[in-house]
Amino acid sequence: MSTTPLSDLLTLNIATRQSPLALWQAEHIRDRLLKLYPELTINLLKIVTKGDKILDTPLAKIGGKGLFVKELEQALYDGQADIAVHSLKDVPMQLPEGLTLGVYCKREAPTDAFVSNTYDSIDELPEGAIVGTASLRRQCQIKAYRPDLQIKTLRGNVGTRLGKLDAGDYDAIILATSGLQRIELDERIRGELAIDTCLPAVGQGALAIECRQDDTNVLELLAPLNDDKARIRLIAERALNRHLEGGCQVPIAAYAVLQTDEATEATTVYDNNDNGSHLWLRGRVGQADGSKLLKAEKCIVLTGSQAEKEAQANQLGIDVAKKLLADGAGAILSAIYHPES
Ligand SMILES: NCc1[nH]cc(CCC(=O)O)c1CC(=O)O
Repeated sequence: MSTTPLSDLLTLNIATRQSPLALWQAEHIRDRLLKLYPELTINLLKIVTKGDKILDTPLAKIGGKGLFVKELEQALYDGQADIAVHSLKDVPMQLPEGLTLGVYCKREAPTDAFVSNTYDSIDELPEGAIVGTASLRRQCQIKAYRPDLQIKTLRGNVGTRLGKLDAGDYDAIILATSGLQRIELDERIRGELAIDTCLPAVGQGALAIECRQDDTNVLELLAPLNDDKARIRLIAERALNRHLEGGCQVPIAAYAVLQTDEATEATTVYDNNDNGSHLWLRGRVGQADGSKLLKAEKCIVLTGSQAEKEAQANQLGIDVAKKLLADGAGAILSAIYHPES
């Protein structure tokens, strides 16, 4: 692997999955880059990943991390592609040797959306109603909030999932708000789940760009797309998940905000303004049936340079993860990582 020669930088190849959401994301980054560098030629290299092929199994059972990114990373190694655009949520905590997340984009809505053709909110669902999701994180929090609801597995890309709702298989389904907004399906959102009801997944609502670590020309080209404040929040969330050895297919939730004061009471609205230097991280680990939902949080004041703040954010993630482990998160997670033992 090496730096893309400057002369080659007239062409940039983007590796992307082929789902409508993934294509939207890749095209969005392409368009932002073209605005900055009109003379650049940008190609999309469309790739099918393992996560796209196996559609009938809950993700946690397929095992292996990075189901949606491995083939894209291979294209970066091979030099077929220069960058890969990801939903950060899908990117494993430990990147392969030689690759880096050059860009964390400004965060969009981090929440989960309540989607139904009949009901306005989770509170309106009748007793025993069927809710579709394949996410253990959503499942354990919904069951903790409403133990009477039934969770039924729901896989496939966003369009497929909406089709299954429309076919009458579910009373409601839960999808990421940002995913629906990006592909202009926001009219399907009946409401956003409160942060406190369903703490988001690590990285939910943020795009990230992966590239070769030593590709300084490409890193320089990408730099204007990076958002330093989003990066701090996302580093904290990812450090928590990394310390718990989680991927995105585990019942782990974490959400960090930057705010102007110390407030740590549960809130029903999310703060996505990135004002202030207090970094507040909340984390949760739950039992799939909702019978246990561990919660931990900590708020720190960031000081110093961007690099120092990122190190403090990383340590915050580790500290909150340690609190969860002290409360018993290890037993819950190892039952998921090693179901046989
Ligand atoms: N695992 C699939 C996935 N990866 C990223 C998003 C949505 C966009 C985002 O969170 O950035 C989705 C769909 C969903 O969870 O509904």
